[in-house]
Amino acid sequence: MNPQIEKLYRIAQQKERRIIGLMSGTSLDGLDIALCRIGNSGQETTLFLENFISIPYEDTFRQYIREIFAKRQIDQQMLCGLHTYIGKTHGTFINRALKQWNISPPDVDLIASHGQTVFHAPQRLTEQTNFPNSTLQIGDGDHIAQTTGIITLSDFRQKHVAAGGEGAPLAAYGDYLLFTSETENRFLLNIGGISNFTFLPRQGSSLKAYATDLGPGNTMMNQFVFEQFGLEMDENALFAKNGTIDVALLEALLRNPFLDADFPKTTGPELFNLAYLKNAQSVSNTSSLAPEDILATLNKFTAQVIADGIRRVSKDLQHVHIYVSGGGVHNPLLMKNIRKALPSLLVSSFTSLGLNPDAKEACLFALLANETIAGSASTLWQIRDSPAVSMGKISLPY
Ligand SMILES: Nc1ncnc2c1ncn2[C@@H]1O[C@H](COP(=O)(O)OP(=O)(O)OP(=O)(O)O)[C@@H](O)[C@H]1O
Ligand SMILES: CC(=O)N[C@H]1[C@@H]2OC[C@@H](O2)[C@@H](O)[C@@H]1O[C@H](C)C(=O)O
Repeated sequence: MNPQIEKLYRIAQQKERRIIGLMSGTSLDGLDIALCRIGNSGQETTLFLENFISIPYEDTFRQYIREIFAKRQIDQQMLCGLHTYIGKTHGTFINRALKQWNISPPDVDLIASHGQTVFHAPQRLTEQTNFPNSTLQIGDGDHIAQTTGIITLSDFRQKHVAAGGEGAPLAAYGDYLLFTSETENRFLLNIGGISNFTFLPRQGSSLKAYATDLGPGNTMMNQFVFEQFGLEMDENALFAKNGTIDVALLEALLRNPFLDADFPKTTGPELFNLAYLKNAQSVSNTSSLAPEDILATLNKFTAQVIADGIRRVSKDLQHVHIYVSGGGVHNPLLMKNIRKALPSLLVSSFTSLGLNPDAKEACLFALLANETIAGSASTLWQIRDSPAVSMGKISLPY
């Protein structure tokens, strides 16, 4: 038997595995590396976050990704090269993190790598029914395995698509196993580039858990401040706070069939981008608004999409608690706008559930790898409208 397969077989039989989860989101800020100890599998899963670091990308790295990110026309040589380059870079970042934590690679069982999403194309966005749902994450797992010497699982979204899903959101599987409550109906709201929630009905409820994207998170605000000021974000909402919401623009932004479509659904910056904003400005005759007013309106738009989505599900429920993670939690005006739109609901930081919110998504990919190696896809059937499949391709290091 191939000794690596034998090793994998041993790892699958351990009571506990040490798994590194990697996440590199749509905000292109850096690579999140979470070293997890994951015990058992399925309903008995336990997860302890041993170490976490977020390694920021250099400007050149970010610029490379921006050249192909969510774009329909790109330089194919760039795409091809970045697939390798990102894999190698992520492998090097892991080696750096392990050195810093004083942990040697053979003491880690597995790596679970999300990769970098460069295009997300469910049929609902492309309207091309002759192609199936599709989504593309790059940063090849073989390069990570080769660079670190650790067995790597990657490219998790493809199996979900192959089994009929849209390839996202995948967080529901881990959220369900780790955070379902006996007493409250939970919304685990994540405000990254795109906003999404996992709805976790309390145990014993006749409702089923599921996750859905809502619409923009930080992506449109980020793209706009980058275009106007060359900045990565409207830090602490400093621009938006000095602006006034334009009601006509807000109404135009809110008019899109995706926002009215039923849950679950997925989207990306392929839809929520500067062209979306420019179109809304054009139909509402607001093309000459000051940047501060546009940011105040985009902030309110983002909050309203999130609040409308949560209200749609929570209106018939009692004992509802929203836990927020993702970078949007640090935007004070966005959080104020969300709270104002949902006055009767309890809103807390995800921190109160005992896991670092910045590490959450990386941990959930570690959990998916654990399920593939040591669990059984059948434990995932409880998620509504999402296929119960084991996910991730396996790269052996030697
Ligand atoms: N102090 C702050 N003020 C305003 N916005 C902030 C602040 N800190 C973080 N953010 C926002 O959070 C973003 C980063 O969020 P996060 O890391 O959750 O995104 P991501 O993981 O790339 O997204 P996704 O998982 O949706 O792809 C930043 O780009 C910025 O827009
Ligand atoms: C295609 C893709 O990368 N989607 C991401 C993105 O970022 C947030 C939202 O859009 C979510 O659908 C998903 O990530 C999370 C981790 C998920 O799959 O649950």
